[in-house]
Amino acid sequence: MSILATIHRPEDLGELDSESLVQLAQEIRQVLVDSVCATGGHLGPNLGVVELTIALHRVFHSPSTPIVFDTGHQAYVHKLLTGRLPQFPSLRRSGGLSGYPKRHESPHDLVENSHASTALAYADGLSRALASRGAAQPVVAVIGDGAMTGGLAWEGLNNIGASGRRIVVVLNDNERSYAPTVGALPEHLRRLVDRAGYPAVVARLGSGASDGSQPVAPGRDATRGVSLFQAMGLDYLGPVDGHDLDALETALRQARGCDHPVLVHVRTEKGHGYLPAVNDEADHLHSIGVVDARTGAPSSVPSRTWTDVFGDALLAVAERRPDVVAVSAAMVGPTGLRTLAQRHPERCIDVGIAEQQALVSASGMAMGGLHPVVAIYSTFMHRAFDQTLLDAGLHRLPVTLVLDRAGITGPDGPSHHGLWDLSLFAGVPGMRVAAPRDAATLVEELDEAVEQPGLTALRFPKAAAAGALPALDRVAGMDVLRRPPNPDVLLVTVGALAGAAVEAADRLLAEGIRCTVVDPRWALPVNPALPDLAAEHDLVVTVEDGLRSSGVGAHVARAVADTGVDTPVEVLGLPTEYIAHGDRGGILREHGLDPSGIARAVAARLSVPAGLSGIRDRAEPDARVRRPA
Ligand SMILES: Cc1ncc(C[n+]2csc(CCOP(=O)(O)OP(=O)(O)O)c2C)c(N)n1
Ligand SMILES: CC(=O)[C@@H](O)[C@H](O)COP(=O)(O)O
Ligand SMILES: [Mg+2]
Repeated sequence: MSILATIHRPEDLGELDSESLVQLAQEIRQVLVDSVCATGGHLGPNLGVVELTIALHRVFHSPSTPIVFDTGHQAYVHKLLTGRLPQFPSLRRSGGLSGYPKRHESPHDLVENSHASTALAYADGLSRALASRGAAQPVVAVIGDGAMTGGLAWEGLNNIGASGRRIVVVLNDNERSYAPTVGALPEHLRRLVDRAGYPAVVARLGSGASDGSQPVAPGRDATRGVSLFQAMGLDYLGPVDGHDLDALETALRQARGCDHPVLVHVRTEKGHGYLPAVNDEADHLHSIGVVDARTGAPSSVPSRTWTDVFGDALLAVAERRPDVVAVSAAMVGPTGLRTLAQRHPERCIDVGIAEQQALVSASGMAMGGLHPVVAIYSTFMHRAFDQTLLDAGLHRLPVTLVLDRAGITGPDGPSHHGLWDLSLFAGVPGMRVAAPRDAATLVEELDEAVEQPGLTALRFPKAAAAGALPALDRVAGMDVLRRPPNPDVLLVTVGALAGAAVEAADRLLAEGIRCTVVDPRWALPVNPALPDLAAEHDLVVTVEDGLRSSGVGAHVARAVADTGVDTPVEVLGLPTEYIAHGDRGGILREHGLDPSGIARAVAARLSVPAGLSGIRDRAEPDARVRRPA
């Protein structure tokens, strides 16, 4: 009989004996492997926190005691223990369970944002709110060693250490982000482990606590010296074996009894209990697609992605440009830098999950004569907007940002879609943003970027790289992809949606609507020749995998209007909304950014009655559509 099937809420854990708990952990691991291998997701991180999450929910009483998961990618076990086993097969699927905590799914879920290093600040805030109501319960924050390398985590720790409030920081130390965690912190954690004669719970009895449970150690561990955390005002408990349920519960109960901030240092293994993950040198199956559960190997041969194209293109640039270096924020592999790191380790700098550090250190590198290429997912680059604007940008430094996962990403949901980069970077004086439409233009635009004296960026999505889309001509730096005689419409396509735009134009041509299609290549700032091109058409339609309200299209409309050209501009893009997780293609289709949607939008704007394949024959040339003389 499955024990997991009897767990509908954390309280159900309380009745289980040690033997049942061990069986429960085994059942959870089996569910994780069977289900996540079928849906994709964060298998490695969740396999590593099975015992920890069981212990957390046995010792602390969520939701009255808030438990915050940093980044949230390791909250699957939490979901299984809070009544969501039946829905688990829908993980990350459109309409199904989110791959991160989701407030509407459960009162046990608090933080939906998948950006790392926020949990301690949340805990500080939550504990202030609880204290303001005279509430006695602690707040628990579970943070990984990788997330602990993010600056925001230290801002949180700085406040927690001085708070005197009951906050339990659980540091899940598996020595990895994707790859082994970098910097001085892992060194310090290793020293704490070595000197404690790990595994051992090194707590000693200390001051009493409000709820009468075991008191805890005063500010020193049982061996010698002071941990970084104690120096910051927290008690330190650990290191604790994160796969030993008894040791975990002992330490967590002691932490619960603490009447001031305490950090429990838990040692876990990412992928624990599943050999394909433990043996995966790259990232212990941190984030997988659909894989064979027996081997952990992808179930289908992955297509060549934009990331692959970028990685190869950067390698070629690095071979000829010794001043070019790559900078990563703990994502060397996922951003395509692995080969460069292998061939030129000294020219691939991993700063940890620290995007602001990445941008400012890159600015320093540029001041020192290097040309850094900073490869950070679009969504994570939000963290470093200020540094892009006022460090790299203000000093007009030769820094190139490469924004992978730009546009709709899909299964990782609203805090992973890269919708804001075009809007954000449009406002950086002197910054130029390219959006390649295929592999050839990515290579070309990267080459151009590293030749430019100032701040540049390239952006591309999480997808298979688009097939070749050769240009018919290049006009003022813009690539002409379709140019029928006497065109009615100018279709301005940004980046990877070019294929959809060209297909839409071909469908429209078959219905008698003639569209010029241009790819501006360097989408921002708007090409000054674009308004003149607009003037030769009766309608401009822009298409982008970015925000309608403030992306490239909005700036094209502004530029056209500012030059006195009266051609109307229709902007196609994404709404200014938090778009739920799902499949990238399905989300784009839902928002009319597939060929049919684009064609329908053009026809509608020309007031062509809807009909065949979404577009009907144009009964009458629309009076509004002024044909050039
Ligand atoms: C600001 C930010 N940058 C990058 C990421 C991508 N990311 C997701 S999980 C992860 C590694 C997290 O490592 P750790 O906190 O140690 O958790 P573990 O997976 O080891 O449990 C990274 C870099 C992110 N979520 N947020
Ligand atoms: C949790 C997190 O932020 C990343 O691991 C994220 O899942 C990246 O996803 P992909 O690399 O699969 O796009
Ligand atoms: Mg880790």
